[in-house]
Amino acid sequence: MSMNLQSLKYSNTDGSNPRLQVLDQLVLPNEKVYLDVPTVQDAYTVIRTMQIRGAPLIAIVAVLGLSVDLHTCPKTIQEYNQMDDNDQQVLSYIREKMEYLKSSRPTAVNLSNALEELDQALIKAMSKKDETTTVSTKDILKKAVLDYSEFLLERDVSDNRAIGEFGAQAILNATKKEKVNLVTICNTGSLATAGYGTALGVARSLQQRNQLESITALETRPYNQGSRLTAFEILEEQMPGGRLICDSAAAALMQTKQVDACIVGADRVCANGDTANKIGTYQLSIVAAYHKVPFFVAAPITSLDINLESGSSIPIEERSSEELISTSQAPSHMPCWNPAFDVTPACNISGIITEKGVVEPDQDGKLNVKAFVEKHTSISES
Ligand SMILES: CSC[C@@H](O)[C@@H](O)C(=O)COP(=O)(O)O
Repeated sequence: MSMNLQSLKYSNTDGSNPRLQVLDQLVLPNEKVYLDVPTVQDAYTVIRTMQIRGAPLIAIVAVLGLSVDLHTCPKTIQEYNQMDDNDQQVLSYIREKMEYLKSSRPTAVNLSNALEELDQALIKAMSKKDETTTVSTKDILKKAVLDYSEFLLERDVSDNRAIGEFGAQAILNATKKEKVNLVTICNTGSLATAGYGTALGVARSLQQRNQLESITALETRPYNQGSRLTAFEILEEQMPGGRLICDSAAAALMQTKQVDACIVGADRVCANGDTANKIGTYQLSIVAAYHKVPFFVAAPITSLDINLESGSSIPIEERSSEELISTSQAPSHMPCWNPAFDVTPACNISGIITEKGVVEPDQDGKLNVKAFVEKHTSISES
């Protein structure tokens, strides 16, 4: 199976010369254009304008962008070199750039989780510095940013492969079928990650087992991540029974029994299992519940936010009226409400598929995401 669709290109020729290019998703599928991301400002812009998007990819591009900026941007290098080699001053300089990146898009928690993890890596690197070393704090922290960014890039693909395997099995168990018909929303494939994908990765794993009968993509208005990106990936990967429907055809699809399971991604999953994902996901979950079609969420553990008890506290990004108008035939001055995400309540979710296994409803029907995360993070820390 080809993995031609590279959401980004990253190289690091001599170990301290990182270079980042991202595929401009706004001009897909008509053009394949890679954009250079030489600074933190550029990383912020490609995320904010949705030239790149998808929860895992947003985090990866932000962190790689920070590393590139520190190592190769002339203005940053000059400022950095002029600073005293004072631990707190150097840390604050990097943290300021991290805060700026964090403000690019609010809903997906992967970005703030990655920045938090990076912050801990920086503190750890500084604490290891001993009195006799000749290496400066500046060099230590720069290297720590680079190491963490490369680790994040690699971890994403291996986590997605594991999600694919757990997800394929969970769907086969739930549907009790040899071959399944799936429906999905938004884009959760190679283009939303460093490779392979989350929800679309599950479809990919079923395809590899020859257990995918068909996959239907919702168009995903207003940004059309389904028709522009998922449709493109489905064709590129020659997924069986690949087709597109408009968002409002989802109920009819289930009423006419053309689908066995829904598989969607996530931007943030709360402690109780409530899940923020692309606008329209909640609606799809209601239709699935009505038709008793299993509804699965696939997401890496970095999309789980156990600090938020329930979905009502998830910040939902609202985008401009202009974005909705320019992708429709509405009069140019029409006022709009354009939320980019909605929250699917845990009660509509059959399971949350992660790289460490599946969070399934307990005997009271509750999704205990908090206990799952605590169990798996304590194992990986010990
Ligand atoms: C693996 S991507 C999971 C989600 O981030 C995805 O489904 C989604 O909602 C993306 O929204 P987007 O606004 O395109 O960044």
